[in-house]
Amino acid sequence: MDAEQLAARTSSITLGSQTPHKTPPSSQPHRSPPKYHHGMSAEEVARYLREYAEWFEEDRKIPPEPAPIVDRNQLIADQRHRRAQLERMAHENTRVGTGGIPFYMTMVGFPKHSSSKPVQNLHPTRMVAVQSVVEDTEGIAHDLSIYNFPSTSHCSLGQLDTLFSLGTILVIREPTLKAPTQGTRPLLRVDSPTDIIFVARNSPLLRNVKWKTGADIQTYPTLPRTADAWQQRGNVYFKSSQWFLAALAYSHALALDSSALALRLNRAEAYLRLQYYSGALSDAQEVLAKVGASDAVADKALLRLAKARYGRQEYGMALDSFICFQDKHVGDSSVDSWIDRCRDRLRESYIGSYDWPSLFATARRKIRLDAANFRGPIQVQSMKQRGGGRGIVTTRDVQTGELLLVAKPYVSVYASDLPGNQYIVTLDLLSKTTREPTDSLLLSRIVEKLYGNPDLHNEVFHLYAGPAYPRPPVTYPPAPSTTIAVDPLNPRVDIDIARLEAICTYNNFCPFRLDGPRIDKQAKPAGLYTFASMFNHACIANATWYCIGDLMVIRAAEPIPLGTEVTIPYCVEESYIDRQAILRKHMLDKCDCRLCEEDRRDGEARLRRRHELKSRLDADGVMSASLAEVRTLEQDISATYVPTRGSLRPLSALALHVVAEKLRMSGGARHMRESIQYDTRALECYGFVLARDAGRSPTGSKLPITNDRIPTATSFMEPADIMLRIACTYYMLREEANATNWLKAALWLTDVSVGGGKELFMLIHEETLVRMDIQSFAARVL
Ligand SMILES: C[S@@+](CC[C@H](N)C(=O)[O-])C[C@H]1O[C@@H](n2cnc3c(N)ncnc32)[C@H](O)[C@@H]1O
Repeated sequence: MDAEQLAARTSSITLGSQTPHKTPPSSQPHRSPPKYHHGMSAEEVARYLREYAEWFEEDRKIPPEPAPIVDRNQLIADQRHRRAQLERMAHENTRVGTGGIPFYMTMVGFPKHSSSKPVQNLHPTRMVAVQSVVEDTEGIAHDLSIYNFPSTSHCSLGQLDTLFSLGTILVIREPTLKAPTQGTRPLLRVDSPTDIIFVARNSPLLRNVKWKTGADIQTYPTLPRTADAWQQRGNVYFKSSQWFLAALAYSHALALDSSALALRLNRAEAYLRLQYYSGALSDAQEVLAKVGASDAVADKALLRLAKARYGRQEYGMALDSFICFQDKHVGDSSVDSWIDRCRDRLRESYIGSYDWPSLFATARRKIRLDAANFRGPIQVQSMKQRGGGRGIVTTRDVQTGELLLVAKPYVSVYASDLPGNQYIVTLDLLSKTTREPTDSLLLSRIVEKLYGNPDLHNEVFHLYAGPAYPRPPVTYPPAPSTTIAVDPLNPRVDIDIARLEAICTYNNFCPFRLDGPRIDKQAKPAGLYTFASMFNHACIANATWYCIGDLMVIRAAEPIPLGTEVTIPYCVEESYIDRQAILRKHMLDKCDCRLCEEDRRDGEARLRRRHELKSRLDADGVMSASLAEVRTLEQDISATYVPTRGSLRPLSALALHVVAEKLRMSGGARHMRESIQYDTRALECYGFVLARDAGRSPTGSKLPITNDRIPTATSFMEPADIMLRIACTYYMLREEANATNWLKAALWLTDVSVGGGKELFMLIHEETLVRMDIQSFAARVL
């Protein structure tokens, strides 16, 4: 970056002398924000957030005033103390505070206001954010919190020391001077890493800048001064897998010698490891443009370019580049597997042909799958009545089970990605709810992806961010933008964090995996799936979705005529009250689907009673209750549905299945037969139609259920389990023909929901089939 660019970039920033604020901040003391306590109930959190929002609005109206000056030495001493505590923890590998895992609270969903400061860094630590003390040219010091900075969410204090070395000069765009939630000192808060520019000490920008406390901070470490020295430092980081630090060091070197091709190649490789594909592609292209196509440097650049294209899901161009490399090196098989992978991805993305059993088996070992996106017969269309103004429609008539979308996440986070040594609670001022611990990491990872792939900005920022932001364009996805170079010293993309937080609130998925635990006790997963975010919600939807590993798969749940809106369920809770709570997190006040309409007609008192009874049904001890007790519970639940209402009663389905299980446990042929009756009623309550009631099923098959649509009041796994249970019971009663028919029903349901035929069916239900001792019977008769 030359002086002119930097000056342009920072034109809004005043460097140099500023009037220090020696006066006391205000004649009137301000009201402190309400206090949050760990362990608050959902209602208490909602109340706390309402109070906080009120306080925030009040606080925002206070006219600007000088921030109080805090004694610089005191700030440093406090920071040293915090740092020592963290070092002790890291050393002892134990916990501070109450004796449990350290707990931090962070808040999202509030507007960020802006001002600007050039600052010098004094001592980094990390809690939720990187925390440091900085001083400006006048020697005025503040605590500084840097949120969402790449590579810092799990890193060690040593790595922070390297990243924000003592004495580092930063230019910070749009820092927020934030009122403290604890104590009295305001702190500078930077939410976007792209608002931080690292300024070299010899930068022309600092030519007229005088630091009141002296140009160098005592103990300021000797940073490399030449491109070679920076490169060597970068190589050390690279060898120890510290990719971001390596890229930063190579960037420092390139700032001193921008024509060094080896440096650019090294940085491209570090970017590939970081999945900064835009940066890698840009560096590789620049090298190739300089060296032509002949030497070893060109070969390396070509390979890096091909891998970057693959990472960007540009499989056709990646394939061309790998083939180009292969043509230059006849007999070299090193890129064969890459070529195969490109061809597999092209097949997947063109015709939606996936090897589902293999993907499922792989996902059990490795959540993040190597697979391409596929878009079926659907497109985005303007829908004025929906929040955000868009939705998905079919582009032709579609059949039950047809593949509509397969999508890799933009970013996803699972419990296993969370650091084990801290617990972060994120409070969302927009939805007035607590978010999952995975949500704050999701935001950081989206920021990091944008940091290294700035050309993907619009893919995220054209998602709906709520009514407080301008309506997004009607068309989606946005046209691909050209590759943008990445320089960590001077990020080129603007990330509006408040808007990104809102986008996450409105578009976040909880991508449950078919291949993983049904309930992850530690934390629910969180994912941003950009194109899938175009689907609107209905509890009783005409499409279903699930994930294999991190791959989201959406299929038609019924025949959908051309031009019809396609909806998916954002949640599948049996209780109206639970569904409402989840939909509120998605910023949806009311759902107009058939199930919600019928539930609302049951009236509030019945809904509340049903909700209470559900907790009894969910309780761990329900299976140890007596048969009589569970029968009563089932009847009580049944009584919460108005008798005139149709058969769709999802909580009754659960209750009937519990009674069926209890009957089977008590043994005897009579109870076994009765259990089958209970389970078939349960299926009806989920929305299945028994073939015997429908006359012949439409296709004339022998299935005991009709097969024109998949009921979506619940995930297909619950009814599939019930069908397997019925099959198992018939098998025990030695009625193999009936058992086979119910196994076929479970196979049909699984196949139209998930695809993959018998092979995937046997994998998905392996544990259940083994537990019920019908695995080899199923393998034989299906
Ligand atoms: C993930 S977005 C769905 C796509 C969005 N309609 C758009 O234009 O980008 C979720 C938001 O869409 C709106 N939405 C989803 N389902 C809806 C429904 N059934 N009725 C009205 N608005 C809905 C709500 O504003 C919700 O917060």
